Amino acid sequence: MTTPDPQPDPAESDPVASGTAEPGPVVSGTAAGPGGLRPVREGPVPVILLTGFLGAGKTTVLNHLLRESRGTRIGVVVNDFGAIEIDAMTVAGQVGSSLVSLGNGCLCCAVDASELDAYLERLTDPALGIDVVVIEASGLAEPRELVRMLLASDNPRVRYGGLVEVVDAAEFEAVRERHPGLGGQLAVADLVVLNKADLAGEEGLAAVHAAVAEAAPGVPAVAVTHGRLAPDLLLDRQPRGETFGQLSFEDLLAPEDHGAHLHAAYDSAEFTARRPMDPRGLMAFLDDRPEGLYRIKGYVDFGAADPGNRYGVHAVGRFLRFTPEPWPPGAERLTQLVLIGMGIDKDALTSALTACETRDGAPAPTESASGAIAPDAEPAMWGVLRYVATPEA
Ligand SMILES: Nc1nc2c(ncn2[C@@H]2O[C@H](COP(=O)(O)OP(=O)(O)OP(=O)(O)O)[C@@H](O)[C@H]2O)c(=O)[nH]1
Repeated sequence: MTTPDPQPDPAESDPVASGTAEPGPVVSGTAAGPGGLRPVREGPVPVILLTGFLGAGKTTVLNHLLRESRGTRIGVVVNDFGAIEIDAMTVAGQVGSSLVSLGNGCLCCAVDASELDAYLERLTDPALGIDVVVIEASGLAEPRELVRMLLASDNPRVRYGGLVEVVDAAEFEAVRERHPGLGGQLAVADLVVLNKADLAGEEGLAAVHAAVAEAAPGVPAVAVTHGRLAPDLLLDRQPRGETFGQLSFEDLLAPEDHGAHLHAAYDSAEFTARRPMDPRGLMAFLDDRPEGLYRIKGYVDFGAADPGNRYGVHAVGRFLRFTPEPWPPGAERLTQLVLIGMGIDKDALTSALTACETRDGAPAPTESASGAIAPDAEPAMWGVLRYVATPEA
């Protein structure tokens, strides 16, 4: 991932990230920011829900939005399904202090709604001058449930700002086959983003367009690659009035069977290693990953094989990608992975990954390392390098 320009901090202090702030007094007029005084936002802050199945590209869309926000101040809530908050790590560098992370569980039922309320209370404090809040839901969250939660909020500073559903255009049919209910979820959306247009190809994209139009008539759908959605489309988006998609208020407010939710069928495992991973071992694990293991994300430390970089790893279905990036200064050299799937054997996954840790006492990399892959490690890294993307156009 390229390093985007960070957003300016909305406030000099960091009350949101530190978690120490009390909801501040409502002030009017101006708020202090790094660029001087700026008008305090009048009226409730729109809260946009960014949803989509595991690996569809929600974080990619969000990061694009943050890079292209051009002065719009965006507060971000990230909801990871696993205990290691990979999404929060991926987004954190871009939003300064206005990021909060709701970890380990699906926002729609596992996470306490009052926690979300408290975060929204802070993010919509007029002193922060935030124009819009985006909630990136976990890949297993139920959109209807999230809309309900927001509509139920009695915080007068919050208004529901619409739901954007990100779809993996290349995996759409495969995912719908496994989860026929997903088509119906599109109906709640105000905008459908058909991401990964590059992987879907022209014909595939036309088929997904048609399927979405059938599942969610009248809902606009835009095809993009690498989440490059025109920011105005999202930031200016208004929810469609009294009905949300094809759902009426009554539908939205009706109780739902939580047991039927997607995340009831999925499970997550976390893996952390302090010893570097052996590239060949890890590739053997990834090449042979169990069918039900749909999503893997995190960072890998290959130690002396490439001391300068950590490797972002993303697996979505059979898709696999590594993204090397320089270790952030002072970062602890760890491998941290979240694995999400149906019917996964967590212990077996943990043992298989533990077996991939290096055991030969390879020297710990130093900060002064050149960052290049060690020549004698190159053959071992070939398997990994096959899955490194060429720089984006
Ligand atoms: N080729 C291609 N890859 C993409 C595109 N968009 C995202 N990706 C890759 O797809 C993988 C998953 O993207 P994320 O943005 O992390 O997906 P997500 O929906 O946030 O994932 P979860 O939070 O786990 O549900 C990453 O490796 C991305 O780089 C795209 O348009 N084309």
